[in-house]
Amino acid sequence: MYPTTTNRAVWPLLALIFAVCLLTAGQWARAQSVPQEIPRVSAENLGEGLSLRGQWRFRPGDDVNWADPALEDKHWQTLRVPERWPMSGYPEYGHMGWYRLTLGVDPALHGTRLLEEVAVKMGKVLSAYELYAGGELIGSVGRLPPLNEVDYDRERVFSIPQSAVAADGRLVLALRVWGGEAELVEAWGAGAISGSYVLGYHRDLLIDAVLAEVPGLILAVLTFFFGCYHLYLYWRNRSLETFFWFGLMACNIAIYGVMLTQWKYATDLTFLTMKKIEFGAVYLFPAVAIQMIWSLLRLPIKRWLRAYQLTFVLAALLVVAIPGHTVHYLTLEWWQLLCLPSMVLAPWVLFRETRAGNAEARTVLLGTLIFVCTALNDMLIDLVPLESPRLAPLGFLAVLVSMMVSLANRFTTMYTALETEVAERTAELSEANRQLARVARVDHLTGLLNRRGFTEEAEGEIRRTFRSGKPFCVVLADVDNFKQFNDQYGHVCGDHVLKRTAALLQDRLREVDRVARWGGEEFILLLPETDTEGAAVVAEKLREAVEQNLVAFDDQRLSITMTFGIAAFRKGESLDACIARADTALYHGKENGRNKVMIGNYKGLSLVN
Ligand SMILES: Nc1nc2c(ncn2[C@@H]2O[C@H](COP(=O)(O)OP(=O)(O)OP(=O)(O)O)[C@@H](O)[C@H]2O)c(=O)[nH]1
Repeated sequence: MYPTTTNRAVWPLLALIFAVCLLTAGQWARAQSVPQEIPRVSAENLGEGLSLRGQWRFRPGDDVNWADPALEDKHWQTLRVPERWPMSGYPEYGHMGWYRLTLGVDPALHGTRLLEEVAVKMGKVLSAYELYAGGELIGSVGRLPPLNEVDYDRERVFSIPQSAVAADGRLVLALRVWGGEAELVEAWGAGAISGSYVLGYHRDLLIDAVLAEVPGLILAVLTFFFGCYHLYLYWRNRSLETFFWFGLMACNIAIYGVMLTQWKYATDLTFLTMKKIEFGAVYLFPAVAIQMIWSLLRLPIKRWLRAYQLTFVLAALLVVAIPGHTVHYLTLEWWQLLCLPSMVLAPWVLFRETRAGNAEARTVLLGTLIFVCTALNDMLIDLVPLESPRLAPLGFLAVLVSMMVSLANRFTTMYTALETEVAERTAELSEANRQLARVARVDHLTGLLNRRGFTEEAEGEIRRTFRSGKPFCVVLADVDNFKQFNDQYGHVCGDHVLKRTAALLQDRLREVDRVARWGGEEFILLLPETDTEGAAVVAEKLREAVEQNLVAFDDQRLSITMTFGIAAFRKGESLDACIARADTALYHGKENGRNKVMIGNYKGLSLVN
């Protein structure tokens, strides 16, 4: 999933997001310069989509007769669409108001089939409204007083009947608006507030409306899957705590993202439920984002910060649990104010960590700064209010991308560290194995090879004999009456005698010869490229050396003798068989009075001394 990533990869990505932000802002600036006068309706501008943004007539109050196309509205005030009503709204009129737009239809269009397909796409209106064309009701959103059903943010396309166009070519659109509950108007203003208002062909408008919502949906779905994938990774490996918080945050953003699109209306959820989900998700966001950033930076969460996070969790729970919309209008501003410290705190901590050399912090800092700019923009829209597009989705995207790159970087670093550690551990293990193998071949009392070590060496010698054809001999050497040393002077003395004897045998042999402790007081020699006569000379020399070399123990000087049994290896026999013959020779040496060298050969046994 995660490629090997360097932090450099994030810069072009974030620069791209920033460029998109700028482009959006540019588009908005262009949209501000829409002509005041809306041009005449012709086949050409219907095909392109005629923007209805611009000056409309407006009058607060309510009278169904104001839908009448013949009504004289010149004395009504002019109001730009889209533009927010003042925050206080028009309480004296029950926050009701009417917009009217008179369009001139090109005479060439009169009576043509084209007029049958004309429709109008409405942008976002706070809150419920009815739309009239030529005095006829052509559609509505929410319910007007006295039913008072709040429904905003919904963009819809309404067909305009041909009959709505008067004989003189005038088409009068009348929008009857209820600003919403008093708290809503007080907090957010009201009216036709944003989005595109377009006259065009029904089919084109529908296609445009769907296409405009596709990127948002794709982004939300991708974010959701991405979030779920990180939660799954955490589920598989509980040490990836940061992945868990990232996953949670991505799912949170995805849910909010879907609620920002028009696709939410395709569900069976009521408008209120959708708003509860949207507010719950966005109110919770700072708590999860703080958790994610702190976890990424491996910083402990202090008590005051935990309390700050809990405030957001509580706010999310409250806004979901308290029925109705009023809680949304009343809390949004407070929640935004509550967010302000986090918008300073998170970048500051990230900045501090960046300066301390944390590359992951640097990446997230950039994304967070973009997010803060977009969030401030959106706050100003609600607080001032400012006429500007909402940029929060881009901000969320910037945060997600930056965190994602940081996680990838973390993953790569972890992976590299793990690889290095595995290599070190493997080297240590190999060394330990080598030592173990060495220890396994050595007798720890005498330091000579043990039975296993000797067997390995002897098998190697057998292979060499087959290649070179040169003989080798095995000699078993046993300390005579060894038991008496143990019995008379104790085991320490016995051990001492064994060690001295081992050292003596080792010293007197050639470098190519091998001596091992076969068991107890018995030693075994391997004499390469040596026949029985040669082996007899070596064994006799050793016997004499042992006999002449008194071993000092405490005040004693102990006299030691050894008996030797020799066997030359015969091709075709096993090592065990050869050793057995040496053992028989040794046995006979002992039988013949000890301190002897006995050869076991073809002819039988022969005594050397
Ligand atoms: N101190 C000590 N004694 C050992 C060790 N291994 C074996 N022995 C003792 O060596 C003695 C061998 O005695 P025996 O098998 O009777 O052989 P011996 O006394 O040398 O007599 P012969 O071989 O017939 O000359 C036993 O008492 C064992 O307990 C050891 O590592 N240290």
